[in-house]
Amino acid sequence: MVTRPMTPDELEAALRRIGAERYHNLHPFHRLLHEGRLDKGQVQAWALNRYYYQSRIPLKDAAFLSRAEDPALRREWRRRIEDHDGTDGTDGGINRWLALTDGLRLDRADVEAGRGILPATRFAVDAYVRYVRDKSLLEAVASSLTELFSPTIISERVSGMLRHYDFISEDTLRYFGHRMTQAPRDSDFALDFVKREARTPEQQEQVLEALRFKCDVLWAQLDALHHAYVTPGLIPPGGFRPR
Ligand SMILES: O=C(O)c1cc(C(=O)O)c2c(n1)C(=O)C(=O)c1cc(C(=O)O)[nH]c1-2
Repeated sequence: MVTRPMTPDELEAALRRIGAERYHNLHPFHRLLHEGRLDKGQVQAWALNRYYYQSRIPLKDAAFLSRAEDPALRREWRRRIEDHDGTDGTDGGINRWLALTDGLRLDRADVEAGRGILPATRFAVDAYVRYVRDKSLLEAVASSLTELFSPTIISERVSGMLRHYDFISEDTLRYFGHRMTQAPRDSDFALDFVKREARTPEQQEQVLEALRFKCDVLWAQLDALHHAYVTPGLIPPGGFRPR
């Protein structure tokens, strides 16, 4: 039997089905976070661990750029690094994430050094950086496609956290406001790219597998937080201990 390739729109529909089944908005830890059912220490643990993800995103995008031979593709992709690193050391997503960890009264030097992050945070995030470094450019672009689904979870998160936690303010959540425009711009580009470039059934399966992989990267981080800080509450040696 010869499998025919999917049309670009069929491929998009298959990608969206993966998001609907596996994106981290479905994880129980996110529900607890957004519904105000965590205490401050648990929210601190989330923000601390998530900083490690934020801090590695520019490294994975730099790994991507180092292999992209097309200047137009590099021009598009390098904006992602600027979004996170900023241009003068005062703006940028990493600084905005530090405003959140500052607001939660975490020590900045500890956050920046990754002191107390969970082993699984490190393993999952490092696996993402390696994936983008080692796989094809098509798979690397496809692995960023979780961002197609992030605006919905971000708006749920911001409204839920503002409503439920007195230690959270609009100012400390300002990171997310910027993502609401950056993420759709980035994911529109990535989606057009994979719809155009993934033409054979093999390439299309690689694209779908890349998105499943990335959903696992996000899910594994929340599993680890849930295991350490919710139930059974086993904080690994060296892990952050809320006061
Ligand atoms: O808050 C979220 O739920 C969420 C999800 C994702 C994602 O789906 O990968 C990203 C982000 N935020 C984010 O802030 C971000 O900078 C980001 C970069 C990437 C990527 O794969 O390049 N994903 C995400």
